[in-house]
Amino acid sequence: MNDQIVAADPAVLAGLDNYLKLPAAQQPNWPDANAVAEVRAELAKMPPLVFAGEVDILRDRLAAAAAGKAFLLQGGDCAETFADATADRIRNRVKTLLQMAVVLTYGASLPVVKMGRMAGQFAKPRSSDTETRGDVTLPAFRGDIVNGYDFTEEARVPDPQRMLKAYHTSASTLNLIRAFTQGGFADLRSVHEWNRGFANNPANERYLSLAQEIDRAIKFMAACGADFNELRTTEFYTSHEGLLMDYERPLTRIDSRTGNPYITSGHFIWIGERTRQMDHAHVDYLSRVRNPIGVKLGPTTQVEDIVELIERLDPNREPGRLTFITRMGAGKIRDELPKLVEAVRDSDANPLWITDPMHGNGITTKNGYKSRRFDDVMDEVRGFFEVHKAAGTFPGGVHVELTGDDVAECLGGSEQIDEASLEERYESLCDPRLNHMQSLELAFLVAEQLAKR
Ligand SMILES: O=C[C@H](O)[C@H](O)COP(=O)(O)O
Ligand SMILES: C=C(OP(=O)(O)O)C(=O)O
Repeated sequence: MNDQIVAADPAVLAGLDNYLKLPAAQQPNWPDANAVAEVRAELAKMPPLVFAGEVDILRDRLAAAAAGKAFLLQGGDCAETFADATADRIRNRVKTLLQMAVVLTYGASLPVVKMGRMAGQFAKPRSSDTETRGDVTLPAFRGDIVNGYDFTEEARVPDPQRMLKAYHTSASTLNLIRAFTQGGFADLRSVHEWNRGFANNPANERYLSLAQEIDRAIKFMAACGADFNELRTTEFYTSHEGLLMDYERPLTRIDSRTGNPYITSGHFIWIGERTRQMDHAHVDYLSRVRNPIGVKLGPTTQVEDIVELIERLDPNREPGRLTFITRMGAGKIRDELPKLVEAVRDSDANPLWITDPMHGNGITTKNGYKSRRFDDVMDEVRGFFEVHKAAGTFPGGVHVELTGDDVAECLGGSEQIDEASLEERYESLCDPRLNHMQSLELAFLVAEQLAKR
């Protein structure tokens, strides 16, 4: 075994700071540059949150998904908050993702790569730099990592100390995730336990009957002498939008095994729809790190855009390196996605395609809430499967904003959430999430679509 420490090539290190010469969209206007520099220096000394070896394993898993041999389930809050990083809420989200993964694995007979929009999803891009309520206009809320949600002048001032709080909150969230997924809680023989504590509803009942089938199968196999110790733990990866350069740069580390740079704030980092300009900071920066990278693609994306993104982000056509996360909207996916999928299919690139059925389906309700219709979400998922079926390509995953809690933020679902319910159970500080039951319903739909293939 070679245990020599490999230093970074000076050109690689210099390249990491190339982004400083480029425009970077969606960054806060910090009031005090010195205070930012101090926080960056402190972050640069903190231990990595994730490790290069884990990131490499994830790349292999995503390569399997791109090749049609696995399916990616990526989900979590729109905007994580410091206040909600409690054991109960984190456990509910992990349980929801584990339940969804079981539904998918069992329904589709495919391994599921589990990934949270968790332990780092604190920064938000916004449509407008400001928010106006009545005759007061203040800077927009850009996520707990930047400023406070309260609509006061004081709260909305960007505060770099929040980046340290985001780091520590991510560390404690990750600690819990590791405990839940490595400590026996995620054991497939506990498939029933993950349901405990959630309200009884039709999706849960469907889940319970599936859990009974799994139980019977496990007991049968155990009686035949199978060893289920492998099922005690499960891999679980973290991801977030790589938006805030003052956070991501100091948490980028050189892997001592290879000398390569890795962002260590999360395993998988994506570039948002608002920051994927080819000549801007985000594409440049993420082209230089070894993590698997996602890019959100909205309905205006052209073939030339993805050809260039592939060249910039995956010049070596490395399996698992690049994931396209399409978020076209239910009304557009069947028209806008085929040309992109077909162009890539006919090239030498092999990215993973996944659907985000949330971000193209935003509406504002009559009573003033940002929401999404569950029917639109389901329809975009169906459209995604249809397009890939027609093109002969693999629909490799879903990316959803969800919570394990019993909120009312998206309209519809079998609980028939209406506009009035939003007034009682709307908790998101940014975009609406699927609640626990809607998440399970979505998982059943995806499993059916996968099984049909
Ligand atoms: O989560 C995504 C974006 O941050 C969000 O949709 C932007 O919302 P806004 O249009 O309210 O700024
Ligand atoms: C901002 C997001 O999405 P998009 O870039 O697709 O708008 C998000 O996923 O939080």
